[in-house]
Amino acid sequence: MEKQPHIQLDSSLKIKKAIIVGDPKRVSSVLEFLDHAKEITFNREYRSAFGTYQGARILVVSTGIGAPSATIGIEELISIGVEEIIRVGSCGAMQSDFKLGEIMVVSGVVRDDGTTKNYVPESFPAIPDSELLCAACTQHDIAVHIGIGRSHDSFYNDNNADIEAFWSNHHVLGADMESGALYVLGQLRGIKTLSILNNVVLYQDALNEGVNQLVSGDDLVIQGEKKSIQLALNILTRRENK
Ligand SMILES: O=P(O)(O)O[C@H]1O[C@H](CO)[C@@H](O)[C@H]1O
Ligand SMILES: O=c1cc[nH]c(=O)[nH]1
Repeated sequence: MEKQPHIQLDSSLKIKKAIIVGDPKRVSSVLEFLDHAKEITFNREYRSAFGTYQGARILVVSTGIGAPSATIGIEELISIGVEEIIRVGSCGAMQSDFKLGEIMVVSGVVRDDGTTKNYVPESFPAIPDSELLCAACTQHDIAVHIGIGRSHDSFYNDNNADIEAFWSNHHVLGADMESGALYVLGQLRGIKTLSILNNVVLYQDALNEGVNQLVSGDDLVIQGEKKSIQLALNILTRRENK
């Protein structure tokens, strides 16, 4: 099989479980948890590597920022035979009791992105795989919030505060840019998906400050990233699938 044009991987890898992250640097953070870690390739925003966790082979791929590059990466992963994808991402809080470095398991997504509208009307739900969601709920050693996310396309909207207030009043817990695309593709293509997000911005705090904390290695958000990676690996290697 030819290599996929963007991720530059092919089906000879024979790996069915993947973690996707936005930031290519986060691939290294995931590799710290894996045995026999090996970098594969880095094309555009798609940095890939694999390793094993408790004997299971895990692929790790970055997808960059936003639904367009995420859907390209996810489609190409499906084409090479990946059947389970967990996103380990960052988000901004949409509720004041969602603190920095706390983890959100996304139970459904408000589809405020443009990409998935090209696939299916907005009335189609963006929901995770129920088995992966249930597996997340039984990982009692890692505390999580479970709630609705909002995936958007515009980080620096002039009316962001109003938009966020609206969705906050509708009990949305956190915002990112790719979970909706992952869930829509998961349902349309018949693969298992889940999104786990580390909160890097307190509700109504400055977006850029929060994201800077992640980049500069603020302790709380780095601990949150580690927890989200551990949770994803626990779910991918849950007993039923070993
Ligand atoms: O940290 P990642 O996984 O990239 O996720 C979040 O961070 C980026 C914005 O800073 C967007 O991609 C958003 O979804
Ligand atoms: O507030 C935030 C923080 C990270 N990513 C987002 O999409 N929004």
